[in-house]
Amino acid sequence: EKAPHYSFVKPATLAPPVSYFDYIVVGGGTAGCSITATLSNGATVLLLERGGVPYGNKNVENIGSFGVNLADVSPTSPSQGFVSEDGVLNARARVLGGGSAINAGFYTRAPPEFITRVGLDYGLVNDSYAWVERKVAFEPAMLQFQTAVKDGLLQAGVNPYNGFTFDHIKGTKFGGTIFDKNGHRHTAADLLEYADPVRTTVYLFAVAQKILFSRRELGKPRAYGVIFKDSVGILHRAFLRPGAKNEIIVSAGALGSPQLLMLSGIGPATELRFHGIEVVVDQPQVGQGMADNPMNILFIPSPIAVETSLIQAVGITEFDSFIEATSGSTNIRAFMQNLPSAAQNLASQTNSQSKERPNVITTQGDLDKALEYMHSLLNGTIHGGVILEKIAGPRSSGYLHLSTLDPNDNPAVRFNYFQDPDDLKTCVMGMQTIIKVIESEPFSKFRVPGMTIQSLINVVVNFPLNLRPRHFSTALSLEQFCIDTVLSIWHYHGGCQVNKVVDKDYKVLGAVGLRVVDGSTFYESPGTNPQATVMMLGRYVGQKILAERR
Ligand SMILES: Cc1cc2nc3c(=O)[nH]c(=O)nc-3n(C[C@H](O)[C@H](O)[C@H](O)COP(=O)(O)OP(=O)(O)OC[C@H]3O[C@@H](n4cnc5c(N)ncnc54)[C@H](O)[C@@H]3O)c2cc1C
Repeated sequence: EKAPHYSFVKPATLAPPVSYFDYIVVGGGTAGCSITATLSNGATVLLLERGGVPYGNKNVENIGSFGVNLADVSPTSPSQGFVSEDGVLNARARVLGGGSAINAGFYTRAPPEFITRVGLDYGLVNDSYAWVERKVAFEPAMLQFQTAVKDGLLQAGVNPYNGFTFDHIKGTKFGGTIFDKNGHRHTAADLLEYADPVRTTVYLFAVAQKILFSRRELGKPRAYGVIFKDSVGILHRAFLRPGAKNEIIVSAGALGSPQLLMLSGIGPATELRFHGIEVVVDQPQVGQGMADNPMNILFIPSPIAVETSLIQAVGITEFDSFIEATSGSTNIRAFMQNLPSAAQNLASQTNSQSKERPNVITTQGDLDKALEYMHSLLNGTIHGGVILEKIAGPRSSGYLHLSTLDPNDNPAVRFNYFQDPDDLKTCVMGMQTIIKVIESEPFSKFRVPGMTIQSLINVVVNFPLNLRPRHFSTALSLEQFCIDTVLSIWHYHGGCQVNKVVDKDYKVLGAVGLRVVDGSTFYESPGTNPQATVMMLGRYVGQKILAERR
């Protein structure tokens, strides 16, 4: 069947009270769609997704609406905002296709060293990437702003030029995108075109409440079903059909997967007992190793109009900072207008999060001043772009805790940006490279005459881009700039890491019939951007599971 006309995608209100499948996948996101489509070619599969479809939603589908989509904080938005305990605004997906339906679209494979470190089979990895790329990866248009960034990166010494490629290679390149030549987004939900329509069932607005476990098998509890709630609050039960090979696969993302395991009784016993959850497996590592690659930016107002672009040109430096760019007024304007609602978000979360918050900007006075400044800038037409850097890894990490017992709520999460001094060094070198790009000759046509690098730094320092305090030295020292103006590039991962929460086959340690397959299993964000590898992983593990089944 062709997207969006899937006969097997239905609202959960149509689900029977009880149903049976060979596999139940929780989370119809970037990994979840991929693994569901794969498994359905050998077994019956139920996919539970808490959001709706990406199709027909202009905010999701149109490249110019990336910022608008993130700015939508309504309860039905495909993007659910959260603020980490670090005082940094963030977002997680709530829609079929998951992060691939709200992200910036950049598509790139992981480097071979990542595949080696994770212990995957190269042949199957390459086949799985190719399977994904046949549906959702495109070559971008590469217009003038992105071309100037590419040329500027080369002048800044990020060599050689590697042309257009999906591969992660040191130097400068144009990468792939999930936006087609018309600026229309394709998401992991399109991978369901590969699904067997007879053996696949997808329920939307189906929020998994908990995984059910039966008596112990070889001393371990066996997962046998999932309770999920539909949009009118009715509970349904889905059970695994009899069969030793049948399984539940959790693909609810780096926030959702550790959250659901904990709500189901797999997690640190003390935390579970604190919330009154019966302990099924005492697993202290659930929710640990949460990491988010810090993003730092310079915003460059341009005297001339620029194309609307998300990420295309990328510099992969020797020191593991990745330089990327985005341009066009609609995304930048919407991104900045997002800030008042983000502040409200913060206020509503403050009471519900369990851990103390660091010194974030909390006074209304601070916020009002910052917003006034932002509005004064927004009054003029903004042409321009953003050059950003993301650091590899990162080395710094934190944790996730339940804030409530409602799976719809965001858990409390802390990433401890720049706790590791090497992360900070990398950020500073990345910022120095960005400055070289802006000062390069190919970029000169996008510089407002007389606007110095210091004034570009001051713009960022004065924006309420996050809720962290500013210091006297924020605009004077790149170290302090990195720490104080840090943003998320939304590549957060961890919480159910391999060899800590799951084994190398992604099976949950201490339980039977349960795997986690998504970004929560990573120790590092793969390549410059992770979505290609997350989709690949869904296909990869799905193929392995079917091979074991035969
Ligand atoms: C704004 C933004 C920009 C980004 N830009 C890029 C980019 O340009 N390139 C790139 O490669 N990566 C990018 N990323 C990162 C990338 O999109 C994510 O790393 C990736 O999508 C994560 O995939 P996942 O399968 O782990 O989780 P997700 O795709 O988030 O999937 C999890 C799914 O589970 C569902 N779910 C959660 N809990 C439940 C529950 N209890 N019951 C039912 N369903 C549930 C969610 O609704 C969601 O659909 C970006 C991310 C964001 C948010």
